[in-house]
Amino acid sequence: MATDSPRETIAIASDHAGLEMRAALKEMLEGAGHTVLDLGTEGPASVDYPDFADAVAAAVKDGRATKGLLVCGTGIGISIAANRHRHIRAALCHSTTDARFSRLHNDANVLVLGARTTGIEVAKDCATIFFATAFEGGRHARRVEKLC
Ligand SMILES: O=C(CO)[C@H](O)[C@H](O)[C@H](O)COP(=O)(O)O
Repeated sequence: MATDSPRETIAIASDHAGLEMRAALKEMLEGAGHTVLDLGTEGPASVDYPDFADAVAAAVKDGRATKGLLVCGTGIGISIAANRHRHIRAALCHSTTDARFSRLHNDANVLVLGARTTGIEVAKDCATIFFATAFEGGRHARRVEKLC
């Protein structure tokens, strides 16, 4: 498997539903040597997931982060919100296969996970693979260019 540089600067955020999963993934990613830019939410109070998708999209756009990680209850709402930004290719992943191919074929720059639908060990494996897998390019580059 081709791999990117093992060190990324990853902007992470979640709504209230993703709070615990985000904390666990932050600890894991920092332990793996990545730099994590944590954009909230800060506590368990109910918040609106588009605000956190927008925060990660902004960090990727202005170069504070090379990639992003978003968590909400199902991952659906926050991935819809993230993908409204033209420079974002957010991939909602439920398996390590999803995570691998979202990088290989789609050059996804934001990993999205559902805290209420995906177990923490699968989520950790998805994150490990996502941030270690390089875009394959070739025929996939032409297709990704058409997304912009
Ligand atoms: O947007 C979502 C579903 O697509 C997320 O799962 C949210 O986290 C969820 O809707 C939040 O629900 P809650 O009942 O307000 O906790």
